[in-house]
Amino acid sequence: MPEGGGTLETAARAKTGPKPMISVRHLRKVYRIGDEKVVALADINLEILKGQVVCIVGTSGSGKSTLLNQLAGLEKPTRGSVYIGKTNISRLSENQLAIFRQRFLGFVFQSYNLLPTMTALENVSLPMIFKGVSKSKRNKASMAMLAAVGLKKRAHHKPTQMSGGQQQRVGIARAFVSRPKVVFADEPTGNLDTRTTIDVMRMMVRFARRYQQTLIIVTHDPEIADYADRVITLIDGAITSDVTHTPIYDGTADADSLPPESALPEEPKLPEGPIPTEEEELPLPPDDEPLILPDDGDAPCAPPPAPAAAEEEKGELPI
Ligand SMILES: Nc1ncnc2c1ncn2[C@@H]1O[C@H](COP(=O)(O)OP(=O)(O)OP(=O)(O)O)[C@@H](O)[C@H]1O
Repeated sequence: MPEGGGTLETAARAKTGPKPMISVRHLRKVYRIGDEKVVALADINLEILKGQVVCIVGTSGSGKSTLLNQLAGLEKPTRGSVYIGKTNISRLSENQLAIFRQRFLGFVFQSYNLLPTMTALENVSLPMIFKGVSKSKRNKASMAMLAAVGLKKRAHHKPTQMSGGQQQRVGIARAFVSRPKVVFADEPTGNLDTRTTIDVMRMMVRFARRYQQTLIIVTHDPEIADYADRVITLIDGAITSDVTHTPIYDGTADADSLPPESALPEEPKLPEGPIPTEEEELPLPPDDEPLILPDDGDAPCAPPPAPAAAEEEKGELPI
């Protein structure tokens, strides 16, 4: 059983193999509330490949959401780094992170998070507005995506006029429409029944296969893991198993029914080099400051120490 993606890492380094999309090194996250210290993530090392469908599983409190938040740059680490492509996102400022997320990442939420005043079409269009896509192209792409999730006739309905499963399908169309490099889904089926869960899982896998996107799903539900190429189990903030297997639904055959790439906005290109940071040392967001232990080893968010630091400083992947 490969620990920390060892086998995959080796495969990734083969010239013909898929490239690493996410690379995590010595990631640690500690929260403190009052006198209590919670080590949510101990020392995570991980490599996730382009196009991989990964499930992160574990019991309540094992650190799943914390890991997802770290991978998506939603929270700063206490120590260590997360690279997406060649960008060390742990070193980006909040503004840079917001732009990076908008351009390259997609999100599917347990509670759908659709804007209630907007129609399904407008909700799906939203990520493209931030990318400067023209209105006619946005409408065309959103309609194509709504058709792909079986909701063409609901395009002008608002979230309150749709079932939970339908809302989640809109959420999936919204997450994938601007062709993000990685889509993160935190308990995407947590509020859905069994039949809808299957539909939603198959849909997400199909999109990920069609557009070669990396899909990372956090779940309590062991059956969701059956859809993944790889299942990572956390216990008490540490990876205790990291297994690759053949998913029950491949999605590739059905992927041909999805919109052609020409119907969607152009695929965004990850930066070739490191994004210049505004600060040499990342300041923590003010809200996090009271939660970080000053005595937890390194200064919060300081880059990992040498020996491999030279490359880290440049923000490059160790490949
Ligand atoms: N903002 C926070 N402040 C303090 N402690 C936190 C915070 N977020 C998470 N924790 C703690 O970190 C640990 C991991 O939490 P996390 O939410 O990542 O677990 P989880 O596996 O996603 O759990 P669940 O399945 O219940 O959502 C828990 O002990 C939790 O109480």
